[in-house]
Amino acid sequence: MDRSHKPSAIGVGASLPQPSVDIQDNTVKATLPTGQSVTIHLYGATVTSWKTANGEQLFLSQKAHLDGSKPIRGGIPLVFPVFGPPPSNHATSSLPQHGFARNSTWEFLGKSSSESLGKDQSQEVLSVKLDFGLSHGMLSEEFRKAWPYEFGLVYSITLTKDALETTLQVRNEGKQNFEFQVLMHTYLNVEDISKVRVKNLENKNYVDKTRGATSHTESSPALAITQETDRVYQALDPTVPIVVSTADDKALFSITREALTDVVVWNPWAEKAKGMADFAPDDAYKNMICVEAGTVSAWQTLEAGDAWEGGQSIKSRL
Ligand SMILES: O=P(O)(O)OC[C@H]1O[C@H](O)[C@H](O)[C@@H](O)[C@@H]1O
Repeated sequence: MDRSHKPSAIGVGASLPQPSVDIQDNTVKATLPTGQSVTIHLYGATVTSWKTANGEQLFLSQKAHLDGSKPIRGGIPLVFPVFGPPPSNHATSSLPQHGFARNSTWEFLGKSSSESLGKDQSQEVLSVKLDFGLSHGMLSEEFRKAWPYEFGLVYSITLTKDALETTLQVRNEGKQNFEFQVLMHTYLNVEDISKVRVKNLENKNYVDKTRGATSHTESSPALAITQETDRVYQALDPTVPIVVSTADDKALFSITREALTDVVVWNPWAEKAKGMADFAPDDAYKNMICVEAGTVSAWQTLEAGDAWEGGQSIKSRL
């Protein structure tokens, strides 16, 4: 009997190309059927690579330590529960610079993906979400002693065709209130820092860490980076994107946030870059700019039993 016209018995979505998730010893990599990928190291739940059709979007130092001996220099280290050197009169005072999230080993909690019906009624996998967890009991003894609060973090990294989203949920699972700061310390890959501009910061107040933490107001509609830059812009509307563009106004990245009202703009420039043992090559400061979404200019207080959530969405080469 001729069976050549027999309709194939395909269940709903059975032929749908799925995102692949590759779990190695210490990394999780997700790839969409359309080719975009994201790689996360369990150490720090640090995103170390984000590739789109245009190639690598994140900067990673050639001398970044990927073995868990030091926070990873590049990608998206996650800063929690304190930004910068901890103040001496605060519950975080015994923690290292930028806290413990970037130098603790997280757990991969699993993946989920979403589909949609395209215009031609064919289904398409639009996104893959990877969840990572860190809790008090997973910390080193040193960190547990230094910050004795019962907390739970769930960090979700969602990859779509043209965006990368990172969202952090903080839960207070103990009986005491605690205070925290969060920052997503994103190292963006750029071809030439001299041609980069950062927009939508005009008229915003910032603290300049290169000028003795003095307060200033941004006067430029398109900030050029021409020297060491370390500024904490404050009280921003998270729905207004921070746009990183070229000098001739071609958008490279656009970053919107949720519940993260501060943005740090950082470039170490030549001398500081040279002084960082894990930063290489020396002139790679020309190929990166950190645009870091966070809540760092004040403390968030989380009451016992409560949860807080914040995040960023980065669109690339629009
Ligand atoms: O060297 P790290 O501890 O990774 O910190 C790197 C940088 O992080 C942030 O951007 C701070 O604003 C800078 O002052 C700091 O130098």
